[in-house]
Amino acid sequence: MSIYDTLNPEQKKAVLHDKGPLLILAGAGSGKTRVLTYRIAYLIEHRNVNPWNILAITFTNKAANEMRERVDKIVGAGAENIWVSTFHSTCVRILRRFIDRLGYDRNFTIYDTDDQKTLMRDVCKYLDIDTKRIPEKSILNAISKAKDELISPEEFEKRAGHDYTQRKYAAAYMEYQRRLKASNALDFDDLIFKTVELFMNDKEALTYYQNRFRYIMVDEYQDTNTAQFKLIHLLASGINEYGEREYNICVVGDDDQSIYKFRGANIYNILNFEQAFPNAKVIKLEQNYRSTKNILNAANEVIANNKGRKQKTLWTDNEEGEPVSFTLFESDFEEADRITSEIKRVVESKQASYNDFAILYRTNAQSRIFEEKLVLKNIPYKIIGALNFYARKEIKDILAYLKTIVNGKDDISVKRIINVPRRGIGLATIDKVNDYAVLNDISFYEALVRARQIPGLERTASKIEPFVSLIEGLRSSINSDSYDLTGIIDDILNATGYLKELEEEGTQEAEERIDNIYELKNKLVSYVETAEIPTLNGFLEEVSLVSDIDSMDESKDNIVLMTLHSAKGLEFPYVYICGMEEGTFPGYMAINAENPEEEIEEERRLCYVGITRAQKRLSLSAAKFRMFRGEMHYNKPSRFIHEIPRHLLKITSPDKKTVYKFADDDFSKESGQTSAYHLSQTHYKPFVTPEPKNFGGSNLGTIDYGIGDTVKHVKFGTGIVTNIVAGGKDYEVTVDFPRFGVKKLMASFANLTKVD
Ligand SMILES: Nc1ncnc2c1ncn2[C@@H]1O[C@H](COP(=O)(O)OP(=O)(O)OP(=O)(O)O)[C@@H](O)[C@H]1O
Ligand SMILES: [Mg+2]
Repeated sequence: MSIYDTLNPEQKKAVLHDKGPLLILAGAGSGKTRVLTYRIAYLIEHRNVNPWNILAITFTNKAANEMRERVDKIVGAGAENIWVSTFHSTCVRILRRFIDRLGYDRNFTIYDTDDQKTLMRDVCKYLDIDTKRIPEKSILNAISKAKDELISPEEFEKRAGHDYTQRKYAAAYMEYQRRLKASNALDFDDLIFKTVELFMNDKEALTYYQNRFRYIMVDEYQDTNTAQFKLIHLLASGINEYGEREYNICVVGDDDQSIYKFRGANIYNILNFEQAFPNAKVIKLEQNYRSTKNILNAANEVIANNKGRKQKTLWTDNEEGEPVSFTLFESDFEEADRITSEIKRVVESKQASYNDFAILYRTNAQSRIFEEKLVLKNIPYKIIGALNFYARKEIKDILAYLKTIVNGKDDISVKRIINVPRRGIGLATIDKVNDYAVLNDISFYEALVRARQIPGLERTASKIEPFVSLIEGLRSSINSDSYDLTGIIDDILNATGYLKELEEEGTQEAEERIDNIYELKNKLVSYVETAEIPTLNGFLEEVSLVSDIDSMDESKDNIVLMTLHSAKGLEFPYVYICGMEEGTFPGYMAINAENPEEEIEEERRLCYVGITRAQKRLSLSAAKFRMFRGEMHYNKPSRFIHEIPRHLLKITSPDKKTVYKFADDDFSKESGQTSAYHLSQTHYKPFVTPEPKNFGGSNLGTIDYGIGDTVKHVKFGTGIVTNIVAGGKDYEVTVDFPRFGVKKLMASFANLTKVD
């Protein structure tokens, strides 16, 4: 029996489909991702397709790795040549090869949200835009939306007509793009936009990739935007050796799981697939393999309330399972407390392990209370999307040095570090350099190189010169063949005096900054160890493309907590969806939107995504009282709970002793207005958890060591753990290293390993 015999007839049809466009449109858990994976394996194994000719696009890097591993298991050698990656990583690779044809250097920098904001602030200043009236963020949003729709600055201006505000936006977009290009930098949306631009303008580059990617697969197709669609359409329109367009494109998606409209996802990409790709074959998968009957029925009932959808019937052969449970808690604190206790009880009774559980919520902010409870109860957990290491000042500083070394045109990075550590270069000097750069149409860094020629800088030029020679020195080191890339961070720290300044500061905060920088070095070391050809640019790229979900590690036994958005495509035996209240989920923004029907439908799809993550047991909950933006709110249970027929729901009281009786009022279904109202805090006292302090034990969070254990650190060697404290988002582990003294480290980045 071959592995393909495990597929049902429709899945098999999709896997064995020969050539030409194929759309697999199917509900959650019906094996779409599995079909894509098997199809890749099948093409290699049975159709002699060269792995090199396959491009598979997934939604996260993590999903890409999983897909590659699975194919690897099936076909053995060769799978490493399949190009499996996200849209963004795909585009970076293409642009690194060909972007010079658009007038950029190949060593371009990728700007993150923070860099974008800094740049936009400069743009607004330059254009005299009153950011109180038109906030930078709203301009950036408009630009992002335009890029998703492939609208260029020129086109944007045309469309703005005589509208004053729109003209301001257009001017900002134009200037923002001009500066990005001058900085040899691309923002995230540019990665796709510029690749499309490249392909539209450069036949040779397009043909190269059309010939290379003879088979294209796209997972989670429902969340592609217009620019992404154009990209794959271009790639899939190659002409084969017989002069035909084969359109060997296979996409899988579920219109009911489209949850990224706010990021430009265009549902028409699915609905119009058959028009866009002539002779497309459409296969529907209707059997769900993931969930119990009760869970699947609940999902079907909820999503049936959406009007604008393709009718689908999803059924399962799986057992009926337990009813879906719904619990109405008094407060968000009680909700977190009870749920975490319940999970602990199940795990301690050996019915499941922690990594069988996921807690899902609508917004990241909801994770905090859970985290407090988990820490208090010594339950190992991992929060996806909560800790932003790369947003820390010291990390951004060091990265800015690295970026400057790679790409001197990156003005934002150069300006960030020109006076860090302090070199006596003040704002007045920076302004003069900047003016000179603008006037002469050169980069800020090039202007620094010519400091002596800048009028009014005769005296400060002597302060600028050492900076320039520092960068030049570092640049020539990394270009020498014998240079060990892992030493670059130390070289920066020493040459700039950055380390010395922090050491002299002597505060605990400075200590932590030093430690964080060394964690960045750890990341660099492991990058150098694993990359095929390690380069500084490659490292920066890896850092800028990490997504939160990539850090999830199933091999670790911890509960995962994440937003419903992050959970797309994943599955867990036990799922908790909390905060199912009007105003929380659906959120108040959707309820009060200009077009609430549409927004509520998007929230409902998100609910459908959430419910269908569960395999065995689904627990829904709401809290009557929830703290929101510092105020206590009373909320009614979500309309989505109301949409699940009562016979599928087991409504329990928090203490599980009596079945909770709803007052009819608890489920009033008025839509279009929020039912939340304020209660002053004196009316209601939540039960407050004491601040977590010091913890020992060997089973804390994602770490497997406790106080008194010996651990190993890449830089500091072995030491003894003397303290572990739960911080806001991570554990702070104090370790006494015989050679380096006592260090406080962030657990999630220190990569400490227990030594037996
Ligand atoms: N023919 C099959 N036999 C047994 N198990 C299957 C079969 N097809 C799929 N599965 C299993 O069902 C689960 C769901 O499959 P998969 O993740 O591919 O679904 P999906 O349609 O991609 O879901 P989602 O819409 O959530 O992305 C997986 O555990 C998968 O291994
Ligand atoms: Mg999937």
